[in-house]
Amino acid sequence: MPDVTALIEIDAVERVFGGGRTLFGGHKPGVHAIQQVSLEVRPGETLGIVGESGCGKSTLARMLVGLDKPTGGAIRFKGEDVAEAAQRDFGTLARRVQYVFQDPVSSLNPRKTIRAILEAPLIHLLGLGRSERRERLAELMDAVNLRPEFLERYPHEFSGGQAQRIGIARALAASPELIVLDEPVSALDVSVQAQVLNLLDDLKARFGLTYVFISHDLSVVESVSDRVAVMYFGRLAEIGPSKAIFADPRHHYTRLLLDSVPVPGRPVLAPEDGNAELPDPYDPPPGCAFAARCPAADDLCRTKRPSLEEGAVDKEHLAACFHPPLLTGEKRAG
Ligand SMILES: Nc1ncnc2c1ncn2[C@@H]1O[C@H](COP(=O)(O)OP(=O)(O)OP(=O)(O)O)[C@@H](O)[C@H]1O
Repeated sequence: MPDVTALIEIDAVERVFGGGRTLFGGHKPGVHAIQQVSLEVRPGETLGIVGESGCGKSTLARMLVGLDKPTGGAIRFKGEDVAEAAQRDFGTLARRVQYVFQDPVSSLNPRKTIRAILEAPLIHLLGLGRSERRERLAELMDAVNLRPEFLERYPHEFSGGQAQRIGIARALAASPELIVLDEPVSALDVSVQAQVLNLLDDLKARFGLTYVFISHDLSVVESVSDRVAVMYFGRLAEIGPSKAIFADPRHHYTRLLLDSVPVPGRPVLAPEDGNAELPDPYDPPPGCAFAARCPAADDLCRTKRPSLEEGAVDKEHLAACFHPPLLTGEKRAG
């Protein structure tokens, strides 16, 4: 039964790239980018999704907005299957769910003026006439704090921060309910990051938006999220209220991320940690994918995959861990 109280429901989603059968009927392995991910996005919240490069964040983001399709499970927006909705009529879905890309300048067509870029959704998604478009363009530029005369300029004339404001204005153009922000500030200087994050916060309140905020940068995710989902190797490692996750992580991977995040803007993992011990995505291990890097792993972890309930604190804070780190209270008691 779809959960219609959720804005988006991600239900046992899988995404395998490649794979299938060879010409001679043999089995070709595929990349398991997303495996059995289930979570919901609630109306009005900012759900942060964090994890290191390659853990499947972008794949999940693309499926949320209908740019890619799960190979298993389903994603529903207000109870409606997103992949089916995208196939039937992408425009209708795009009016409700929008995407902001990581690289602001290259996500804008270099041959088009800002006016043409922002008018496209007003024409194609909303079918607005000339005078309504003029009004809406003025509103959008004002909403993202850009001067109206910028409308006649081209993307290369803007700084990264300004270009990202235009990307945000384009996402806002059709008055969506949900915006998926895929690393929206990673390409920006730290000083500019704060301005764009503040702007996103204002817009959320002003237009009653819901955000899915994807980032490899834990300090950014902490500053914007109501709840946080931590992904590791295509699966959810932990999910819970932002405060609880940062104060009392229940997965050793989250712990590792927290321990390696002293400065804003720094990648979540020290380069020397590398990806050396990431399992083979063509052949996921039977147990916990983090076991090879985990200080608490034992034979159980290496052979059996923990469910999210295994390390749960309560029904809001779940962690896929057989031997979760102690809670603050437990530490004090010990
Ligand atoms: N089109 C594709 N074909 C084959 N494999 C893919 C494809 N897209 C993603 N993958 C693989 O799926 C896994 C998840 O990739 P994804 O880009 O979603 O991760 P990510 O967490 O967003 O990483 P990054 O932050 O580097 O973008 C990786 O192993 C990647 O190599």
